[in-house]
Amino acid sequence: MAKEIMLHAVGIDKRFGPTHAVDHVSLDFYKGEIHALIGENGSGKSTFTNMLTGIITIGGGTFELDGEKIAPKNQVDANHHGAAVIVQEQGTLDGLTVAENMFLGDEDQFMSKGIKNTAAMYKKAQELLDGYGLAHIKATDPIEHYNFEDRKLVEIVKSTWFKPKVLVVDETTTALSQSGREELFRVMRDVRDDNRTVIFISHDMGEVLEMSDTISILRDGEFIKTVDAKEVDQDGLKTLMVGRKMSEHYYREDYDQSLAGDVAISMKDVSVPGQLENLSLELHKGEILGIGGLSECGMHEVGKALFGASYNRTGEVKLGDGTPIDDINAAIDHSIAYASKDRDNESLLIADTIQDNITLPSLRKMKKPLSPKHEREFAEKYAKQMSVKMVGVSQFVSALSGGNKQKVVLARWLGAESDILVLDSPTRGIDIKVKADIYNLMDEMRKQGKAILVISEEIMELIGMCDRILVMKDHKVAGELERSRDLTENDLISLMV
Ligand SMILES: Nc1ncnc2c1ncn2[C@@H]1O[C@H](COP(=O)(O)OP(=O)(O)OP(=O)(O)O)[C@@H](O)[C@H]1O
Repeated sequence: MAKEIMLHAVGIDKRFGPTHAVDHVSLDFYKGEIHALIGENGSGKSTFTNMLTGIITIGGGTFELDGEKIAPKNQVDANHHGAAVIVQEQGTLDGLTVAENMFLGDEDQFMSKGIKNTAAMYKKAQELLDGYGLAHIKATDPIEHYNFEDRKLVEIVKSTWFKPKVLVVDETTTALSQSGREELFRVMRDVRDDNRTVIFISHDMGEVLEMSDTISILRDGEFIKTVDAKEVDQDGLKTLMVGRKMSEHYYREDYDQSLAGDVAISMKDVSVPGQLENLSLELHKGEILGIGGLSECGMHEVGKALFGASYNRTGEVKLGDGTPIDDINAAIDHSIAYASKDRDNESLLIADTIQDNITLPSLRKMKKPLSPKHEREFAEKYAKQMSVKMVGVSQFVSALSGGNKQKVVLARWLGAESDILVLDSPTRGIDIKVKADIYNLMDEMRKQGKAILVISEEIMELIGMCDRILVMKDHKVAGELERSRDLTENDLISLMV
């Protein structure tokens, strides 16, 4: 049977000042396919799909969705035309309940004679959540009661319950744990099996090959090629993305743990209600310590606790010399760096410039203020070291692509010459080239005697980079694994579940 076109994109174009983010891209997406869109950070993937889903306006060209020309004014308008998106960052709004978030812009269905039937809205929302296997999320709860992952799961329901013709999944998987990913993949397959279309953006080439039927590559805003997923392998895709062959190794290759020295920071009997129970750990200088686990295990709170950012914490967090770390100021003053999983809300000053974001903790520590010129040069140095794709350091962080925002977070802590780095999901949304750079950087820092804690949902990242891995379950440490050639994903998974 001949394939039918679902989305016909012709000459799609967008400029942001001097940046030609999407350069006359023409592409067809078919019914009944998962079509991956891949490319390095800043190659234009989100800009392309954001135009389709009404997040930004179309700069040029046309989208024809199932025979109808569309130019959505906003996300709700796009939904009404059959285009939906699960975004890379936080896509739900504080101050609203779970159900209000799910039906934002679609409340009319619950209106009768000018009155909103709130009970009916909550009932339908809960039925949908239950139907997606998410009964632990309550429709009537304020959305901010839930963590980043649960909010993403709500967003999956929000974007799919009305059966959109095309669903964009923008680098969502790295925000989810294993079970969340499986849920998302199930939803994606359902859309495909229903003869609709998924546009899947991901930096994980294994996942792209496993899930997609078709793969299109963008490079610097330009369309490069569309390939059949069955006819390519990971190396072929990497070469197409980067425009040259990539080197094979990625992770650390040594199995030498002799660098680990004195304790840099420790936690003793730390509890945070609902998150951590009597957790103790020691992080040493010259060591990369990994923390893994399933979504609700509490691992993300460990990062917050070490950075003095936990609310209602009991127990002790202290440096090797006994200095207590009980708040964020103490953490920054003692050279602790923290990159949160929730980048936009917890790591970046999103309404400020790249320069302000990079210099923030360093300026605090300098004895004399820097001249404006030196401040700019300082920011430029570290932005360059992290290869942030930008027009200049005076650009607002909000204008950067997701992966480039993460590079700014890392550039900040590189500039601050932190001794202890607490990195939650450090490579979330990062492309393969920069991922390799980050792993190299972590290894370099380890060799310089820095202490690094990596909290990650990526099991292979933990196995590949860490000297020791603590696996958490039910807010406690379920087991500890030493770096070894023989460590497998299953060794970790069996401790998690
Ligand atoms: N609002 C904006 N203002 C200015 N420039 C922008 C804006 N949004 C995106 N850009 C720029 O457009 C280019 C393409 O960004 P886009 O977010 O589409 O990339 P991407 O391929 O989705 O990257 P990533 O994998 O990092 O998410 C980048 O250079 C980015 O800095």
